[in-house]
Amino acid sequence: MIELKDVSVQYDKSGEPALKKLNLSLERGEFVSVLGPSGAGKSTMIRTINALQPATGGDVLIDGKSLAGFSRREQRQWRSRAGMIFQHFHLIPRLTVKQNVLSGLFGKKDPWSNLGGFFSAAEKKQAAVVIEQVGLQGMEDRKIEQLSGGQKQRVGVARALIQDPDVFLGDEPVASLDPGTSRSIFSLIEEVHKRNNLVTMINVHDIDLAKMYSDRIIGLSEGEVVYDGPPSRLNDTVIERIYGKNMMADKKTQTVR
Ligand SMILES: Nc1ncnc2c1ncn2[C@@H]1O[C@H](COP(=O)(O)OP(=O)(O)OP(=O)(O)O)[C@@H](O)[C@H]1O
Repeated sequence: MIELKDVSVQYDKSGEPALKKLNLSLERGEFVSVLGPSGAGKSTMIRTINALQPATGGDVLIDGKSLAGFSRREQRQWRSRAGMIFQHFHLIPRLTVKQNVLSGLFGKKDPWSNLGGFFSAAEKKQAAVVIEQVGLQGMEDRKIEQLSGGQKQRVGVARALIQDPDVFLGDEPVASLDPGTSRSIFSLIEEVHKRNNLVTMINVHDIDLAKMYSDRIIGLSEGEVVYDGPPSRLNDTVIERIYGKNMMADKKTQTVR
């Protein structure tokens, strides 16, 4: 469904590229975790797939069609097929759970009908369904600022889910959560992933979480893929290739920042 062909991203003409000729393809049903040290290019890769950051070399193909050739409308449609979940949630604190979840529909609506922020009865019903699916029933009218981090991320998942996406993209969605809450969010993402047969790609710093939930792990280092394979082959040598020697010296816990 998604194919990266020799994809490079160079932010600064004189600097090192953030991504160097990446080649990957992602198919429906795959749960992919992306590991790599800070600055490896993980966010850039997610943003390039989501058409938020154009590739400066190579091509991203969506169902065989070049993203670079998409019209604005096609880009908007593609983004609405790809639900994003962010580290800092990107929710509107003063609005309620329901209002934040409904905002996930903006990408699907025609821009003019967005202006009033009106939603149909069917859309409101759909919001109630996804709020229940993420376990927040009864909290629809709570303001985001009154929720815990884990509850906020459940709203983030519900907002992505109401888009009825084909793809789930997570940019460090559990980086600000404690280990138990991180696992519950990963379990929730896995449940949604399986139920809807999505392509899921998540940047994560916690190797154990990546191993526990993924079918496939991609290791990035300095903008290049240095590992692409199953969690079962992610041994110390591979981890060292991804994170470098310093990390291995400090490998008391397997959580890397
Ligand atoms: N908007 C930008 N303008 C210029 N350089 C950028 C921009 N965004 C990222 N970079 C650079 O591109 C490289 C890759 O950054 P990116 O954020 O993709 O890495 P990352 O692996 O997600 O890191 P982290 O784990 O710290 O979030 C880094 O060298 C970074 O400084």
